[in-house]
Amino acid sequence: MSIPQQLLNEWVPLKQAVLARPLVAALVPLFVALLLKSYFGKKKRDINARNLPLPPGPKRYPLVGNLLQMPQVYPWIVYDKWGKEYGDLTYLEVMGQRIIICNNVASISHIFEKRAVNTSERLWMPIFDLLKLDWAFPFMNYTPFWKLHRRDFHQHLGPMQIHVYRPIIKNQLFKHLREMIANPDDFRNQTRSFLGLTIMRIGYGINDAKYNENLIVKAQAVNQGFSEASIAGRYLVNYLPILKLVPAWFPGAAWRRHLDSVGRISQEVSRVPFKEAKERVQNGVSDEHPSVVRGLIDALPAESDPSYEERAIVARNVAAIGYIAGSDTSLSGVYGMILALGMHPEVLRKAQKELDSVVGPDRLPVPDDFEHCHYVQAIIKESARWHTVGPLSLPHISKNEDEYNGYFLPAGTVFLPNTWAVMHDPVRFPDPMAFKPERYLTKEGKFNKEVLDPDFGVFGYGRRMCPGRFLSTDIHAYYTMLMIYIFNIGPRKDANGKEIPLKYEIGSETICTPAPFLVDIRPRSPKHAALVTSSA
Ligand code: HEM
Repeated sequence: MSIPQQLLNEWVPLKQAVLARPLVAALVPLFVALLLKSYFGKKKRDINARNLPLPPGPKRYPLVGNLLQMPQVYPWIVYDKWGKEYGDLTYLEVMGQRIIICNNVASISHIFEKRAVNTSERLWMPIFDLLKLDWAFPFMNYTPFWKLHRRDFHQHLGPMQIHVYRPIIKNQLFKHLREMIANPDDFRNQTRSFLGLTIMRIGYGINDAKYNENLIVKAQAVNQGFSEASIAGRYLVNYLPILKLVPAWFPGAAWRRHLDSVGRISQEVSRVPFKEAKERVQNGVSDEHPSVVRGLIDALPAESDPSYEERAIVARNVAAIGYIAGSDTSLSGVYGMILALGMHPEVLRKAQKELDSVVGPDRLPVPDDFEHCHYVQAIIKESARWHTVGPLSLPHISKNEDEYNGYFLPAGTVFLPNTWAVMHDPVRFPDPMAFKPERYLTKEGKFNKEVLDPDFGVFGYGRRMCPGRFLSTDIHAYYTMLMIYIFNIGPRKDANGKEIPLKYEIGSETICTPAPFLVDIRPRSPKHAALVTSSA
């Protein structure tokens, strides 16, 4: 193929211009040499630092490393395969970024739990600057400022605090159950709205569905922006941070305009409802029920206190994070469980039998019944394992170099726990794709201590472990008991009365949701429905 004359004409003067400047001419090869040296030199230094090799992994290519082998869909399955080939740890490099996948309980426990002080940093993607996510503490580094967020979160959403929000949970749950009885075909939207409204009410103390829905739409846009941003290869700016400087008006910069608009919403959701809550406090308006924001504002020092400004920013950030971090994760967990129950009528019947014997026929289950329902508890464990909401959790980054099992772990490495692989390890969980709550119980119906509790990994690890797990578990337990006690759940039927089989399919996102499915959810009997409709 010959090069068009026009291009040659343009190229020749350019080449001459470059080569005519001796300084530039000298710098170009120097720059290339430095780049190569930093790439290969780093590798050499790493191995020499402790005289240990890096963990094994697929073959790396100069400069791009493993970029071309990185799986775009279901990465956890490919990583699991690599894990079987390379062992506990798999080492990858993408454009100079080191990544280590931890494939089993031993390496995850060691690196994420035992060495948590070293591996609790986060990966800040350049796109987060544009999305204005600097207020969201899940993405903050392991600093004293992050610790203030965890402390405030724990004080208002820790295990000792959850009972305060039970009236809100109950109120929203019963609204949801009544809607389900009235319009069972709208299960997906109703569930989304139930969880969203519950978390928003707990966060900001406002029992006004319109106010909360408006906030939910905005928070949803931020979640969507984050989900897209974390898809490898979706935004070039993550690999070339200099692109952050491209102005919004620049031709072809529609991506920038989109990110800017999400960034504006992100700032709004993190600031406006907090400001409004502060105004309510100042105006002496009392909220209908306790909330995280009210607790945080009440705990703030006087405005004259030197720590006030920082504490107020932390309070604002903590109040806003619940919906962003907790809604899609909780929703995905609930969808996974309902799908599993719809696919396994025998499991549902057994759980109904257990609840019938604990609760009896004349009342609905209450949170205190949960501890007596081992089979229902086992269903929750099994659905968290079977449908792993965060198959690769969130990445942790190491601050300093370290070693494990004779391998060198460089500083600044991204550590990814393959939670999916642990939860689907056929040795720990024989027939791992099958849904079997029995696996956690002994013949006598007690918990079998020899089986790994999925709580080991489904909420993440070490110091970054999900702090919302207490709220999430509380809502999930009550919801599950009521759903199982009141409803029959199964596949829908087509126009000819033939069952439409239910299938489990999931996406490839950081937070994985089962692909949309249709279930038939109906009260077990008019008496069961009446227990809901007649309750306050
Ligand atoms: C089924 C429900 C949920 C699941 C499966 C889940 C899972 C996770 C996972 C895997 C992480 C990453 C942990 C790590 O980096 O090791 C995480 C972090 C987090 N979760 Fe959850 N979560 C759930 C519900 C919630 C709820 C309801 C809230 C808030 C009310 C919440 C708030 C957070 C926060 C703030 C973080 C970031 C912690 C940090 O970086 O310090 N989560 N969650």
